[in-house]
Amino acid sequence: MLELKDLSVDYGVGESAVHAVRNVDLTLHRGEVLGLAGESGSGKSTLAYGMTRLLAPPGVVAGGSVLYNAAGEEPVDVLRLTDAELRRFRWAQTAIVFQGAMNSLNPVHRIRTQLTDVIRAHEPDTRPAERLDRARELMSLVGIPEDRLESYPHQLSGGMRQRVMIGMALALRPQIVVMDEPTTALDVVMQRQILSRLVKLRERFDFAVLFITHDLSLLAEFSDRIAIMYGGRIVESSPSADLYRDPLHPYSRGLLGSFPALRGARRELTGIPGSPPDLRAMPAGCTFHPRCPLAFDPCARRRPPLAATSPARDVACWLHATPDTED
Ligand SMILES: Nc1ncnc2c1ncn2[C@@H]1O[C@H](COP(=O)(O)OP(=O)(O)OP(=O)(O)O)[C@@H](O)[C@H]1O
Repeated sequence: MLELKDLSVDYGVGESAVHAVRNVDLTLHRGEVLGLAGESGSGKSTLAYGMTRLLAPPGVVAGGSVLYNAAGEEPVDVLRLTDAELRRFRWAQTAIVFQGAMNSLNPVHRIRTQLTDVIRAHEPDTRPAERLDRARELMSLVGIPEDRLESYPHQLSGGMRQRVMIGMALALRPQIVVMDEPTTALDVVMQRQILSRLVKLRERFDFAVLFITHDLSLLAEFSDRIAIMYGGRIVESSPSADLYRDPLHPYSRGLLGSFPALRGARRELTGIPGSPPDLRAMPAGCTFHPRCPLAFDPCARRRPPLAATSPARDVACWLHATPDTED
């Protein structure tokens, strides 16, 4: 449905540019939940902003394409859409829920007005009664009693406000929903409730979800596939069950060992020594090698390519590739 090809995003230009996203290839299939994980600063949000053209200056897409394949239509490159086309693509085709989105509800308007306004702005031909019906349906989809439509944002709990935002994102039945740490500000129980509701909605409406978080245990439970980012690049991409059972990249292993599992046997938390790389002065070779417990001869010299180890799994690590593969 969405194919990112060789996408690179910088902040600033010239020698002082920060290369926040580097040569990312990533495919989001119809109806799937794809999780994107990585430490703070690995480039996850930049990727989400870059692919939806929401980057604010000094952010610039330095190269690549973002192909959107709507059913029965020619693929279009989102990075080359005109402003009018882009407006239709956002909301109608893609909806985005950002971290702390609940705080962007307008405090002086009732929830009803805010939900119906979204529908009116994009589908001006709908009648008021129809819009109100849709707003009611959205509230029940996200598990909030309909009478709360008459509430103002401050009369709802944080979890409810965040669910209203998810409802708003689904108002125009988008094909793709991008969630950038949408539940981080909420407690763990609320995060799980919202995610399991989203997964059920996805089964009903068949939209695809790109879910961004640094919490791998949440992703392992709710996503079909997981891509791991480090220093602006994807270092592993795998079905979530495989990644959880047998992470191939030492960074994925470290990340998994940094969060308590929500289910299963208790594991000791290990964490990852060191800190994320400085994007302006990346280490040579594999960018993870200075922190990697398994680094060996080629790692400091050559960057491993992201290569398939099986039809569904890709990893960028010399432990799983022959060092004579050209990058
Ligand atoms: N406006 C900016 N100017 C310069 N550098 C920036 C700017 N915004 C972000 N960056 C840098 O780009 C890199 C990627 O940031 P990004 O927010 O995409 O990471 P992230 O993985 O989403 O982190 P988090 O989990 O904390 O949101 C970081 O090193 C950050 O310092």
